[in-house]
Amino acid sequence: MDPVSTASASLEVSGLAFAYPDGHQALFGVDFSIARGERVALLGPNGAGKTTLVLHLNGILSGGVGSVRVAGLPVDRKNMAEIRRKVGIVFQDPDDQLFMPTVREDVAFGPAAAGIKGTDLEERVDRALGQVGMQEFKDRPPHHLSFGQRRRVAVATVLAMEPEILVLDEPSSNLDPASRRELADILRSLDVTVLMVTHDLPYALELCPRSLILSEGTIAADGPTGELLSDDGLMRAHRLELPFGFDPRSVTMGA
Ligand SMILES: Nc1ncnc2c1ncn2[C@@H]1O[C@H](COP(=O)(O)OP(=O)(O)OP(=O)(O)O)[C@@H](O)[C@H]1O
Repeated sequence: MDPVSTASASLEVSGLAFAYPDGHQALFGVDFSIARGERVALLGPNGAGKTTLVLHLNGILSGGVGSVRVAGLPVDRKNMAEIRRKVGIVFQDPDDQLFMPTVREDVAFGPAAAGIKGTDLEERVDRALGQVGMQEFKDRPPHHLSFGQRRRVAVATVLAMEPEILVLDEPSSNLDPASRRELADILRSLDVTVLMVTHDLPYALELCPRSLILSEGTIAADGPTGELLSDDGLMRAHRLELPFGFDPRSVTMGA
């Protein structure tokens, strides 16, 4: 795929290589760009380096070789506050993200810490909860909500920061079919760049026109999701398996 020009790129990763302190090399020169507004799936077998890559996007991990830029801004120590606002990561377990007595306070926490106050803050909270269809739960304690509702609130906590890019780690995990579909509808409706890490290949196909396959710390493929998932040799080579009987050619992707 053609590199995306800096002006329109939400994310540019170039030559990113990283070894953990114990010497284990997890990334070997990763290169890709994501244009503003794209939805991209990051696929790959266990241990491929997906989490290691994601933790570089907002500087939780650093110290390797190469560079990461978010909306043109280098991810480095001096830009860290701005980068943390621009890169919204939704972790797999919503309970890692929800810790306040009410939904409202959880969603307000990030923007309030960034200095937003009063009616501006209330508007942010209402907008973010509206985006995930959770406004009516504003005064509820998050721990009384269903898992699917907690995941939607976790997405709202990140949307309230108005991020440049929304990064989701296994967004469909532990969701029943109705919650899974509702979350897909929500993610499709957002006007934000999305990078979704997932082992759920049908979900990637449903939501992301483009996928990256990360395997053994390198980008093994980058292209239209349907084409990658239909390439049996590629799938086998990188230990990716579709559910039994699932035909990627039969899915019409939502734009
Ligand atoms: N703190 C660490 N120290 C040393 N090696 C690590 C550390 N964390 C991860 N690794 C190793 O780095 C490699 C990449 O791991 P990573 O968690 O990024 O893979 P992943 O693609 O996210 O896997 P999964 O799909 O299982 O979540 C693996 O070999 C893993 O064992």
